Amino acid sequence: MMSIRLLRYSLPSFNNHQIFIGNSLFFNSCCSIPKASIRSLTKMASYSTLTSSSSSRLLFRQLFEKESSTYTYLLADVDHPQKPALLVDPVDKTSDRDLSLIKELGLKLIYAINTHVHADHVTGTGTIKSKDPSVQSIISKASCAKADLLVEPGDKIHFGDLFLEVRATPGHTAGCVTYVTGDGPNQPQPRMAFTGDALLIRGCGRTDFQGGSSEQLYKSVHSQIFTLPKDTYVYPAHDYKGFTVSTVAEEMQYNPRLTKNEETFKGIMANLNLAYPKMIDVAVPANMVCGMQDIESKAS
Ligand SMILES: N[C@@H](CCC(=O)N[C@@H](CSS)C(=O)NCC(=O)O)C(=O)O
Repeated sequence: MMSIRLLRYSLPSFNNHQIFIGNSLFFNSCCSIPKASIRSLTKMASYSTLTSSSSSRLLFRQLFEKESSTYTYLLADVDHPQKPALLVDPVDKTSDRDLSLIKELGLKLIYAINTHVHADHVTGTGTIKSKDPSVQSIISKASCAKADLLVEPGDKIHFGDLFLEVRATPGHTAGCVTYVTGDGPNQPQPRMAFTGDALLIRGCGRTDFQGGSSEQLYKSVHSQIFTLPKDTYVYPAHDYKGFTVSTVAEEMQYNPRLTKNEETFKGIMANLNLAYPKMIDVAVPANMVCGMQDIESKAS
């Protein structure tokens, strides 16, 4: 049986594999926002969206970086006294915005998580860590990148009493993972899958560089994402058409690439003819060290 490592968090001391904080009840986001923050939150609303889950203690925000059309996701356990939070796929250019929002909401950021080594923008994990060194960066071990914590399939990333499960979804890059909210009595329902570039809304990540493979991507999506409950929300790392969220059922029915058989899918992917991302030569080396390129170069 696969062993499951637990990444838990506790204050004040960190221990990567021994971390835990308390119990909790259900979440009412409005009650947790200090009055002084209401005006700033109204301003934030112009570039973030909120999806509330009625049966959840989860605070959730979807944030957008418009130059690379990247979504960053903020999740926090607001029923926990310390309100531990994590960011999925932060971008360097918007890390100040994300940190301000986290401060205004009274959250304690503990993890900055990457779904993969992005080729089109620099991750915000480095800039975030330079401002708050207690935040730990996370990426998959399979990505061969450097981070504070390297996760593997089956790992659980805990923040308070909530957790994300790690699923391997290679194909866009060799090290891509999807983070899925936990399956359990106190976890958000429906579940939420942060698919990175493996599965986009009515699309999917390209497979023509960074160890990409259309064959692998097809298998990853069908075995690791389409097997989730049909009502699972799909939250991708990018959208180029104005979509914000989908579901597993919707993508299984309407995704124009992944509803096809494997051979047709491979043909589609081989003929996308997309230009290389403009920032690829800067972004990939920076993201291989989770945005810590300045520190790394000073050390060597
Ligand atoms: N024009 C953008 C890059 C657009 C692009 O290639 N997006 C990637 C994800 S980021 S590597 C992708 O997989 N797209 C799939 C698709 O079907 O569009 C830039 O120059 O940054």
